[in-house]
Formats: sequence, C-alpha cells, structure tokens
Amino acid sequence: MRNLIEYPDREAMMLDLADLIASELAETLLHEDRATLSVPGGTTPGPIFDVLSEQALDWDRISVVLNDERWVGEDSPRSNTALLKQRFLISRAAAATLVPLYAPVPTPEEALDELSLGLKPHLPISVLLLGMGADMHTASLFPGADNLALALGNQAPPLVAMRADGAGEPRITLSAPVLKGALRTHIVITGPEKRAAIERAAHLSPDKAPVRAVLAQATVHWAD
Ligand SMILES: O=C(O)[C@H](O)[C@@H](O)[C@H](O)[C@H](O)COP(=O)(O)O
Repeated sequence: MRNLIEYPDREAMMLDLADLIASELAETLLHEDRATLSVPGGTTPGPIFDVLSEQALDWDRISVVLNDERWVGEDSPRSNTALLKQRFLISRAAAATLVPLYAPVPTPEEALDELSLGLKPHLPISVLLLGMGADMHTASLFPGADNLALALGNQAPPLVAMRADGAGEPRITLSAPVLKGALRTHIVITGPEKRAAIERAAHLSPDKAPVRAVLAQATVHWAD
C-alpha cells in the first residue's frame, strides 16, 4: 500500500503521530486564526491524546471535534466525549474548544440540527485523525448501516445519525463530505487484522468498505 507508514512498535507510532499532528496544527495556525482537529474515540487513540495534551500549542485557537459519538451519556464507559475530557482536553489542551457531538436527548435525530449548527463554524477540518474497525468502518460509517448511503453522498449533511449491527448503540457521525473536506488526513490502525482489512478496502467501494471514502487522501499509520 502506497500511503502506509509502518512503525517498529505501537509506542513509537503514537509518539510520532502526536508530534506530527501537533506540527500540522502549529503550521495551520501560522496562516489561519483557528484550526480544527477531529479525532476518533474507541480504544486506539488514548496514547496519542496523552502526548498531544502536553504539547505547547495555541490551544485556545484550536477546536476539537470527535469523528463520531455513541449515543450514551458521559457517565458511560462507551462515551467518546468522556474519553476526550478525561484524556485529551486536560493539561495544556484544556484550553481547546470542544465542539459537542452529543446532547442529552433520547435519540441523535433530536439533536442533529443543533449539533450541526454548532459544528459548521469549525469546518473545514484542518487535521483529521481517524481510526478504523476490522469491518472497515471509519468514524461511524459502518458497512450495512441504515444511513450509510446518505452519509457517503456528495450532498450529505455534515452530521448523520447511524444505526448498524456492529455499532452497539445509535451513533452520530461526521459525513463523508466533511471527512473528505479535511486538509490533512491520517488513519491510525494496529495489528494484523486491521492491516489486512485496510489493504482489502483499497479494492472495494465505499458502500462495502466505508474507509475507502477517505483512503486516497489519507496517510495510514500502522504498527503490529
Ligand atoms: O467511536 C468509535 O468507535 C470510533 O470513532 C470508531 O470509528 C473507531 O475509531 C473504530 O471503531 C476503531 O475502534 P478501536 O480503536 O476501538 O478499535
């Protein structure tokens, strides 16, 4: 795979990637008033957050938005917002602006308008970091999800509610046009199963392998 960087181990990858993201944000802030960073939740990015939160950046000029959120309150261990607050938006990064992808209403549909309005001023994304599942989903663009075709379309709204077998609870996700509009894109994956999955995705269409929607513009970072 042409755009894949292979690292000797996970720790080295997380450190390098955090440094790279920090330098891309700093570069953006040289010629823009503000920068927007979008990050995944899930289990992979924690060590990147640990390093990034200590970086000396103009955090008060940086907006942070999740790629996607599970529709659960912040008291749930499944809440990506809670993960960000506990592990990223602390220390120096506490000065960043969190753009919410969750509101305490029963379904994501009920919050879509309000959250989309809040998101729009922070677009386009300056630096996009994505994770990926072994099923080739990225953000909450899951194969077989109810609103996948809508979210992949060129005219998709910025945020889409999503339900899928592999997703657990209902989700809200940035749509493909928002992801594709990012100025710099990185995908971080670990282990042999995800490595095989991303190689496979390169030969599939986005409706089968949603990560494919951003693959051409992304640098993939992999460690075993
Ligand atoms: O909320 C989420 O679930 C994520 O944003 C999602 O897209 C994630 O990046 C992948 O599912 C990989 O998750 P892991 O890193 O936990 O394998």
